Amino acid sequence: MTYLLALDQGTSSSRAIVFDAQGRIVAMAQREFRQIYPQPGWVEHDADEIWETQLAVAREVLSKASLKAADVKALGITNQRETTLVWNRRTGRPIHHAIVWQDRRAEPRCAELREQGHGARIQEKTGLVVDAYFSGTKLQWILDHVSGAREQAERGELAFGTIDSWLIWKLTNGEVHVTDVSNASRTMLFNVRENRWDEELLALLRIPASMLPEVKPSAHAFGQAAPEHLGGALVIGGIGGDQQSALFGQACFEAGMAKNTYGTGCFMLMHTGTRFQTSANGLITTSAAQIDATPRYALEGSVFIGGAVVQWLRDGLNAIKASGEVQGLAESVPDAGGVMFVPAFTGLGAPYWDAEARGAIVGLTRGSTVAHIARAALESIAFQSAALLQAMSRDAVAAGGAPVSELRVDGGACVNDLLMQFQADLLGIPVVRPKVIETTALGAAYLAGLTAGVYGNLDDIGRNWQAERVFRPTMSRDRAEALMANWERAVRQASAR
Ligand SMILES: Nc1ncnc2c1ncn2[C@@H]1O[C@H](COP(=O)(O)OP(=O)(O)O)[C@@H](O)[C@H]1O
Ligand SMILES: O=P(O)(O)OC[C@H](O)CO
Repeated sequence: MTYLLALDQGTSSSRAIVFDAQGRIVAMAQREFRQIYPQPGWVEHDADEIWETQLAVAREVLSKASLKAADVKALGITNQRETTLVWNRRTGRPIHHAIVWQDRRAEPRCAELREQGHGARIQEKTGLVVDAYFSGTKLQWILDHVSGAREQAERGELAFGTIDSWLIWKLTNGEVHVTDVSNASRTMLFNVRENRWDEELLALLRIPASMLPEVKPSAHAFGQAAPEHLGGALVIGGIGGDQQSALFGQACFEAGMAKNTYGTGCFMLMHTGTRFQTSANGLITTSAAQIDATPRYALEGSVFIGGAVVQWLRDGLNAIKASGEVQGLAESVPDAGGVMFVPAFTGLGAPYWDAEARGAIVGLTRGSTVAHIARAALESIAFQSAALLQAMSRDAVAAGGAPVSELRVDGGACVNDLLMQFQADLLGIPVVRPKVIETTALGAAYLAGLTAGVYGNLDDIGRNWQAERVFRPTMSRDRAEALMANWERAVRQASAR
């Protein structure tokens, strides 16, 4: 048998999964770690905890599968993106906690960049909108605020990395300092058209180039994990930022193919092939996983509150005891009875980009019950995702392509059949749930498998992808369009503009 090991370093937990060559799960292990909130709007992780939990689950999964390192062909890494770490090259010690992608502390610097008119040029080079979400201004914050950091950085003593770089540095005992294009494209320092760090952006954010990891394609022999970590040496053959890795794991390799991950938030990506395209509809452009020297791109949009609205029903409203109960409650009524729920708890992400919007439940009548609210909450996940897909289709058509014709889904909340059916109804296209919904880890395993020669090409991987269930639209387009119009009206009510 052929086995591949994927390390999936997420925002709230470190996971490790062993897959067979057909992409089936053999064993899985998971461990949560601490979220550190030093101030409102700040979120940090302890890089040592990330490493320790990741190493522990990697060892645990091998033991669960009764495998030794020598039984595994290659190792792939996928990770929470944008999260920013700086460490000392000589001692290997981080100089600060990792600043997590959700952290907003760099917003004042981003506002300054926008006011100075750098936005268009940055988007042209990086595909990104200027936002504290990305690594660049987080890294600048560390250099400006940690005592002595800038001087050390200028002397070449410090290394910057996203979490993939950190894990590989640890796995190789400080021998290898690398990242892949999909992670680099989230830093706001990387020119995604030319596949290189951008000197002009480095100068703008005062980042010494000596800190940066070397950037490689996502399928590449990055180095070898030293034998003491996993009981034997293991080739690190793949790296992918988690959302691009999921796009790869869903076998979306061609322009127009799209996936949506329904987790705490939702992340929708549509491949645009080898064409770099900026969005006219509020999306960002990102590097997709790259298996050779040719750049590949995707359009991406994110919903901040996806499955998290179900957590709010549970913890904020006490409407349910466990997330799984939401479907039963929502199904106890035939529809939301005109109730619209806009879960703008932390503003609205793409395509609205309204940081000041706040949550709203509108359309309440005396007949409204908690079941209607639960149903509206669930539907809000689909409405927000539908707005993203519409934006993507408009961008695809503007570039001479076709609208998206099928949506592949994954993530914790995609188990909800009611939600998936409503999603298909709103979109008017099939929503397809694959047999393996651990597509993030699977993408990393596939990338590693390509490097190790387990797969000869993308077709070998595409053949593994299998649908578990297809949700076909049953609602009339008139009704779906009327619902979308109601949603947009509710969004305007939640907006502070
Ligand atoms: N049956 C369900 N229906 C709707 N949402 C659910 C259901 N089960 C779990 N969820 C939601 O899915 C999310 C967890 O998905 P997961 O992919 O594990 O998230 P993440 O990777 O962001 O931590 C939670 O926000 C939870 O509320
Ligand atoms: O760790 P996740 O699954 O919440 O994903 C985080 C994303 O990569 C942030 O861009």
